[in-house]
Amino acid sequence: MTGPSARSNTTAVPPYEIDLAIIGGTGFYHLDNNPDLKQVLKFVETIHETTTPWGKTSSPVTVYKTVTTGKYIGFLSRHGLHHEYSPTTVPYGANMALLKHLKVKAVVAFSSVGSLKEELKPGDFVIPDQLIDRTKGVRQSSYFNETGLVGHVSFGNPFCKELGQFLHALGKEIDNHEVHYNGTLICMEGPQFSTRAESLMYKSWGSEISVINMSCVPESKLARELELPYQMVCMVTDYDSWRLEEHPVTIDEIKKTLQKNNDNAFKIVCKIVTSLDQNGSPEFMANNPYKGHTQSSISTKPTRDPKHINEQKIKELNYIFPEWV
Ligand SMILES: CSC[C@H]1O[C@H](OP(=O)(O)O)[C@H](O)[C@@H]1O
Ligand SMILES: Nc1ncnc2[nH]cnc12
Repeated sequence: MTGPSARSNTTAVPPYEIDLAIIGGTGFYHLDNNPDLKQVLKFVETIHETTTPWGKTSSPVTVYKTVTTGKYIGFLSRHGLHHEYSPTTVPYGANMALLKHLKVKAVVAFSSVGSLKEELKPGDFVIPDQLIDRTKGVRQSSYFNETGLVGHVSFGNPFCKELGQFLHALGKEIDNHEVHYNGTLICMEGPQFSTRAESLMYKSWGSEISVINMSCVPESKLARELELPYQMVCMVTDYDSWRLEEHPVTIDEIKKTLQKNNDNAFKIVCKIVTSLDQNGSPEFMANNPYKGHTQSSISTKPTRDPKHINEQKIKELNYIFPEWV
């Protein structure tokens, strides 16, 4: 699994490591043009060559540096710079592989979501601790597919608790803004929204059921295979389709809250950057709690029959797991 061959035509590694990656979702396509962020982050470069063994990413990665301690922050737009990729067609494998290749130490992923609870209002943020996968199996959700290796990573807690706590503490500091901690996110296939019956069914699953989106799977699963601390920050835009006295969710309704949510997302990013500069890297970034978990999750035995192994595909794993050499 050695040598540059597995990397030919793929992104070169820059001479620095990216400390934190931000993934922007619907309505959140860049980190530029925000006056507060300009005070704390300086533009470094845009990485345009983003071809990975799993294809091209949905957008370039824009790299910034924190002004005081020079930590590197990367930004990637999940749906593309002009929202060209639907939640089903986002190249999740390429996106997450590139972030790992750039040696990011944690991923904060923003997402617009529908609320499945009265008290989670449009404009509120939710930091979920659990996830229910309602995608339909059409999205590639493992880097081991077709390699001949079988890996079963632990995913009982799909988000990084320490990163979630870090974000919640920072989010709470924003005036006139509610950030709820914990709750279950449902990730549906889409791109069509849920029927009323589906929306009501999700609500009936219990009080932990909080919010719904279309993009946490396989992004979070791939992050876990890549041993990346990952937390989704859910920004509520609507009440989905369970309120029978109101019309079911429409995109026009969602658009009404996107700007306000984007402003608050910028505020959280500002607070993250300021915290990294003032307090240094939190423990989950300094000492990765998932390190080594994926390699030890591989069930395939060294006595495997070579005819079940795809050497080319295994070579490609070098792009994301260079330490396995
Ligand atoms: C435009 S509404 C549905 C769309 O919005 C969310 O996108 P993202 O998670 O990237 O912010 C949701 O997951 C759907 O993809
Ligand atoms: N109601 C909803 N369902 C799924 N994804 C969403 N993203 C924003 N609102 C949503």
